[in-house]
Amino acid sequence: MTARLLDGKALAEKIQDRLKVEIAELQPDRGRAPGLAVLMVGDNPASAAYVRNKERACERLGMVSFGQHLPATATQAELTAIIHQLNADPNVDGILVQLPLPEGLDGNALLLEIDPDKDADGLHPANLGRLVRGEPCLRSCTPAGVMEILRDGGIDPAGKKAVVVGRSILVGKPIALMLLEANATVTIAHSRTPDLAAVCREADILVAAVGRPLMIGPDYIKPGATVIDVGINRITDQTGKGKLVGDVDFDRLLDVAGAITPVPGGVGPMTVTMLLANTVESYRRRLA
Ligand SMILES: NC(=O)c1ccc[n+]([C@@H]2O[C@H](COP(=O)([O-])OP(=O)(O)OC[C@H]3O[C@@H](n4cnc5c(N)ncnc54)[C@H](OP(=O)(O)O)[C@@H]3O)[C@@H](O)[C@H]2O)c1
Ligand SMILES: Nc1nc(=O)c2c([nH]1)NC[C@@H]1CN(c3ccc(C(=O)N[C@@H](CCC(=O)O)C(=O)O)cc3)CN21
Ligand SMILES: [Mg+2]
Repeated sequence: MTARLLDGKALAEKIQDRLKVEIAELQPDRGRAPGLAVLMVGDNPASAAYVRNKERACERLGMVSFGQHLPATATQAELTAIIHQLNADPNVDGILVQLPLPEGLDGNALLLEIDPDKDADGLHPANLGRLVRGEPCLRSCTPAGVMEILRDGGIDPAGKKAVVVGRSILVGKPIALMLLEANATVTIAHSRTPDLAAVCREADILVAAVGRPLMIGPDYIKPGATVIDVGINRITDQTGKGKLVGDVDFDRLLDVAGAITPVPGGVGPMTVTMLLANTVESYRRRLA
């Protein structure tokens, strides 16, 4: 058996094509393009890949991206002032603060300052609270992208057992909530979970959001399970070349899993796409 490939990149392109048409239709009424502001502080390799891809996609769709790259020495007060400025800027529909922030800066405090209606990342407590309550809101991009990949792949979580490895606010927790909403029976595993491989082997749908290169091997997989790899890790291969890998040992899972996302080309491109979709949604609402 060879696992079916869940092609996040192709799905992302399809959704972005639709967004491009939607933007072109809305723009004459609005008199401006949708605007996305990205605040990046210091240097983080996973963030850098994300920023690059967002800027490229914004351009492709006819959106304006307002990038702000600050040195790691930026202060909490400076960042707060920038957020307030973006909240007040009528050309900005979406605001995203790249996480993690450098040592000494308080990301949670900063997220609180973002206008919840411009919170394209869905990380403000108002949006996370609505997600918990099952109400409409701007939803975290990576989890929303995972749900789209499952839907597009014809994989209905209802009645299935899902295991999410990782419990971050950015990824693990909101994915678990969305799978629950889709009627899966959900387990959240983390660094204190004993016998992780046995817990994962129970899963019909396994989501890895850990940040440990190739950690999930064949012994973690129930034959035929769906495997979603959220991890983005930069490693150096035997020849000394830099390479992007997930948390899942993709090559060794191919003849065990039923369906699997690759890295690159899986969840990453869908995260970018859901961010753009959230920004367009906020643009549509702001000017309706
Ligand atoms: N593809 C995308 O679009 C996308 C988006 C966001 C993030 N990412 C990537 O996804 C990964 C996770 O990101 P994150 O922000 O969620 O990271 P994070 O905040 O560091 O959270 C990692 C989680 O994994 C758990 N963990 C760590 N080591 C473990 C182990 N040995 N066994 C079981 N659980 C373990 C941690 O458990 P504790 O809570 O107990 O510490 C924590 O809950 C990273 O590689 C990141 O770059 C990708
Ligand atoms: N506030 C915030 N929200 C996020 O979603 C987020 C952060 N911060 N910080 C960094 C992580 C990592 N994220 C990523 C990382 C990579 C891609 C991405 O586009 N990956 C592509 C290509 C990578 C490449 O080859 O350069 C992929 O195919 O996986 C997307 C989101 C999103 N993440
Ligand atoms: Mg990916």
